[in-house]
Amino acid sequence: MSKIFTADEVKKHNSRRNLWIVIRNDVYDVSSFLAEHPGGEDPLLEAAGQDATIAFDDVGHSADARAMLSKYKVGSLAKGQGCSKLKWALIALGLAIIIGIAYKRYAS
Ligand code: HEM
Repeated sequence: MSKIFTADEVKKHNSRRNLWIVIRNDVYDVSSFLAEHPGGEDPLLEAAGQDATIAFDDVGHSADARAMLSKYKVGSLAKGQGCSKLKWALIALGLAIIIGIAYKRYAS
């Protein structure tokens, strides 16, 4: 069974020697991959201890790159702790819809 980590636990692994990132709710230890990454060290260092799903997808990584992920997987993120940008975007959308409905009722 895969290990479950909280976002706070992942955050602690944010140095060159101890570098974890999250991609689609899975936690990866990329410390040993840092020097080998074809995209250089900087993108990984910037994402250290954080959710790198959007950055990883933005690059348009090849199928080979995506297949390499499993080699570095150390576990998964606890439920409800995934990409916070996506979570806040959904909350904002939900609020906008509620306000829209309330305004329509009030205005008619
Ligand atoms: C375990 C995680 C990762 C793996 C296995 C990985 C693997 C690779 C590979 C194999 C390439 C060569 C191009 C390709 O095959 O797509 C690449 C390029 C690159 N990666 Fe990653 N990568 C990882 C994480 C990341 C993250 C988190 C970022 C950004 C925050 C990133 C940014 C880049 C960039 C900027 C390039 C160069 C793209 C280019 O030159 O066109 N990578 N990566």
